[in-house]
Amino acid sequence: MSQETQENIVAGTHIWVEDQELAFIDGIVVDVVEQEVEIQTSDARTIFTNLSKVYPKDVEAPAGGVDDMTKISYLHEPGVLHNLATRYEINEIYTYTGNILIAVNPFQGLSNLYDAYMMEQYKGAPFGKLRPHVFAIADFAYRTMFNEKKSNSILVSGESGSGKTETTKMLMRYLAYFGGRASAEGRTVEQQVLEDRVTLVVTDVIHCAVVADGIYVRSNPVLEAFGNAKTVKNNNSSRFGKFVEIQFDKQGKISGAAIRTYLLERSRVCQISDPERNYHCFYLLCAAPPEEIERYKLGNPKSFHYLNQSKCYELVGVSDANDYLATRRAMDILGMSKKEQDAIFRVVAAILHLGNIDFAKGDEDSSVIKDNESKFHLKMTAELLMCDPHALEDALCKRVMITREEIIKKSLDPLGATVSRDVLAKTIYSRLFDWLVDKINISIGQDPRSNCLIGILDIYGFESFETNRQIAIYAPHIFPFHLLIGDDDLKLATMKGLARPKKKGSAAKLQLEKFLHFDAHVLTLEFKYIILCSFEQFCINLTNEKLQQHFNQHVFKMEQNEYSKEEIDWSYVEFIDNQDVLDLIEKVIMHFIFSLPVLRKPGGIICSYFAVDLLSIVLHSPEDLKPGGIIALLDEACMFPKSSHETFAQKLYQTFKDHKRFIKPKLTRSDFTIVHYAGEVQYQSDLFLDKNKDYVVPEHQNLLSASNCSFVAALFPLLSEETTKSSKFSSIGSRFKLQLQQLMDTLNSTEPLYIRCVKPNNLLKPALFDNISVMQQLRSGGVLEAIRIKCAGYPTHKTFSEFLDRFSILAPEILKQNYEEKDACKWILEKMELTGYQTGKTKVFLRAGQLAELDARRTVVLGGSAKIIQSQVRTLITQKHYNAICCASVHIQSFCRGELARQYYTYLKRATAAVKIQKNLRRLVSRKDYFNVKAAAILLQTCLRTMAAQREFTYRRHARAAVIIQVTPHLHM
Ligand SMILES: Nc1ncnc2c1ncn2[C@@H]1O[C@H](COP(=O)(O)OP(=O)(O)OP(=O)(O)O)[C@@H](O)[C@H]1O
Repeated sequence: MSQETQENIVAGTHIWVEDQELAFIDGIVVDVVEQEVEIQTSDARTIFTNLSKVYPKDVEAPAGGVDDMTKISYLHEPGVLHNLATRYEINEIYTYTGNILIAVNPFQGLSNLYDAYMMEQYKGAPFGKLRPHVFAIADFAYRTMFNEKKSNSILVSGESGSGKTETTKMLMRYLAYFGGRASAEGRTVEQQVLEDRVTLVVTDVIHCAVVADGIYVRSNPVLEAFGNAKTVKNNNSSRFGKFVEIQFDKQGKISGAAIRTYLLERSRVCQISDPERNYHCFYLLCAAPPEEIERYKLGNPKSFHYLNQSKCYELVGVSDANDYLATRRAMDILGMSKKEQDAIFRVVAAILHLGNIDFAKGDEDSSVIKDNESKFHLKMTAELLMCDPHALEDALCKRVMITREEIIKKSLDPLGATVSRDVLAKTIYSRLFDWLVDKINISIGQDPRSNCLIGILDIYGFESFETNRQIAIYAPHIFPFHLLIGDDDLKLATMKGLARPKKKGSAAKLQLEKFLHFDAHVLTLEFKYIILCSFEQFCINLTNEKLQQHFNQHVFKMEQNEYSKEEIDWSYVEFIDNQDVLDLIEKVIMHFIFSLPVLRKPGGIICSYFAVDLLSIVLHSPEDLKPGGIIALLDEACMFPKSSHETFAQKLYQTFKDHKRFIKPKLTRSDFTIVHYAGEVQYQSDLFLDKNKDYVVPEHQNLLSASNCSFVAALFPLLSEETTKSSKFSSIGSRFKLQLQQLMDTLNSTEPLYIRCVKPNNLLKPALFDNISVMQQLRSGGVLEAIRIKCAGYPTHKTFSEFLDRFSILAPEILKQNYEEKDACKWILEKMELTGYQTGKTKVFLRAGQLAELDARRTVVLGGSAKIIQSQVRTLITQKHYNAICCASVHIQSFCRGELARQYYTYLKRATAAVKIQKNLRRLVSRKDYFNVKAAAILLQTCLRTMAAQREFTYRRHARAAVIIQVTPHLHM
């Protein structure tokens, strides 16, 4: 990130910050103290990081992303990544970066995306008018080719499984749709045959590629059957690179085609790992009709060593038997006679039998055919290849050494014989593949009158094999423990401690990244897992470096075109390229060539590619006299019998010790690291020398050129004495370099268009977007490099109206006056005192960091306005709050008062009740007392009255008695 941009990151800025898991996460800056930034991330974490890891975020970016990356305001890695992810979420898999198309593999059939209606939509539509699409690229190429009579090439690249082949097919389908002839156009039978062949090769007439729900039906059967295989990354992975040239006549109709193939993966023929498969053709043949199986003495794929190293024999949704018939039909269309077809499959069957020949130890260091079963397979191989079985046995088990005195036959030990067997299998297969490609080219024919072509390059992307992986280790207390890693290359690794594991035939480096968890039986660790690259990856990466240079130059040119179109001065925009890596790899050894005396003699031992290099040598400076690149040193090492990979590596260390793109890794004696444009890659030089030697073992050559089968003999033509002498040594590296140069020459003579395919996840599942992996691919695919180039010039291009929409706030006065848009933009830029920007005819071009600067100023203005708005809003809010509080307090008070009154009322009510109760109680008591008293009084009265009455009565009685007495005494007397 530029210094200027960094300076504009202040508290409150919305940013992207680097994150270990998501690559980048968005957040807001809380504080900046010198280079230290405090950030509140969107997942509510507070992190502290360095300013260099922080990137401004465009908060005004449209929610659904933009269809062209160049429209992104902040053109940096997180901006690009976020845009792609946002679009992928809504199934927008295509995005432009200028006229580069980025295609993210959807891993699901998207309805109607590729139908005829869609093709009609894109026909003739101006580029960029419709949504980004692969048809738009095809249409652009077709129209440029037709209208401007310019050849075009479309370069499709990406890692395995990213969708290159599917994209290529869609391109070709579009071109065939508009470049094919209608049947009414009156074609001769020959024309028709030719067109059918072209269509078969360039499209998928025989079998449509049905890409839905994981069901995949192979197309273009011949090339796919022999050059494709199931890998962990892709069920139908092309194991070769290809460049298809489609030629057009004056009417814009397809008149011919040609295919060039690159670097077929030879090692797959003899070595596969679970759960991958060998080339499809082997399984197709094993699923052939019974009479053919019987003829070739084949059977279940499980019985063949070359197939049973992996437990995967069948592909889901694919019928090998049907594909075998489709391949046969395609071969018919391509004009391969029945005899040729029979010979092809005979050779395929012979390879399977060859792989089953095992060797046992014979006398001394010799080897013999192991058992009867192996003898049967030897006999079958010889029968199918139509050669002498004894000669075959000798060719496998013996080597002829020619010394000055005599010719000696040296026996090979069983291991040597097995290697010899595998070398033979690989050679036969690669020759067969080349034959098929030649045959296809001959049968479709090229149009010598065509001067316009569209070339489509479908080539493997940059390879580095570095992944993070979680590994569960069972019974971790047993050291050294075994790690079973289900990966394509590394099958079983024994790890001592946590150091580097060893594995037969391949190497890997495991670096402990994280300790995840541990329970009684399982230790789960996360490793950075690097498989050291070998010669094949070296060649692939060289291709990518070359293409990257081409790409960079193109992007740079496109930028320049844009600048020129807008009539702005771009003379000081510098272009930095990767020539230094290319020099490191492929520079010619000058002193070496001149030291070869035979070179000066025509027909001497110098190989043709040296001669080509020599032709192109022009001595400019002492720089040119420096030693050659890695390929040249490798060739040199291959030519000296005493060289080993270690001496080769030492030579590299010595020669490139000061080269900034070359590193000698620690703790290794033969590995080396190249700092590629896409990152560092560590190569293991162990097999470099063997793999670089492009030579057929003479015994194998003699055996097969003497075959009674003309087809097999033709695969191994006898070399003339002259050629034999001059080709004593031939190198794959240099031959490939030459092939690559021819490809680059073709590409340089055409207008390039780029499609970068991106694999969104390694699980091959839809709707999953793995930021880290995509980021790596964008880096490897040069998309970020393109951005870097843009940043070196004017990374921000904004139309005047866009610019004014965004920045007129910086000079509100312009809104009141009647300025031209361009002048208004200039006014703003001058007012902001920026320098180095340019205004073109329709756009403003800003240097790196200037947009951030303007945004920062805009943020200040917006901040001032925001403060006023905030204060007003705060006042309003406070007022509202106050009113609410008042209202609430009145409410509360009245409520409280009410409550108190209610309580008092209750109290009073209770008091009154109490009084009433008391009164009643008292009354009750008094009444009771009263009645008691009354009763007592009455009782008393009664008693008293009774007593009185009694007394009265007594008195009266007494009185009466007295009376009586008184009356009576005189009576008695
Ligand atoms: N546009 C697409 N729509 C739907 N599915 C797709 C599309 N492109 C690719 N795929 C899916 O991804 C798989 C891999 O694609 P493809 O074979 O084209 O990859 P590749 O980059 O050519 O791989 P390799 O380099 O291994 O050959 C396909 O089999 C298909 O399932």
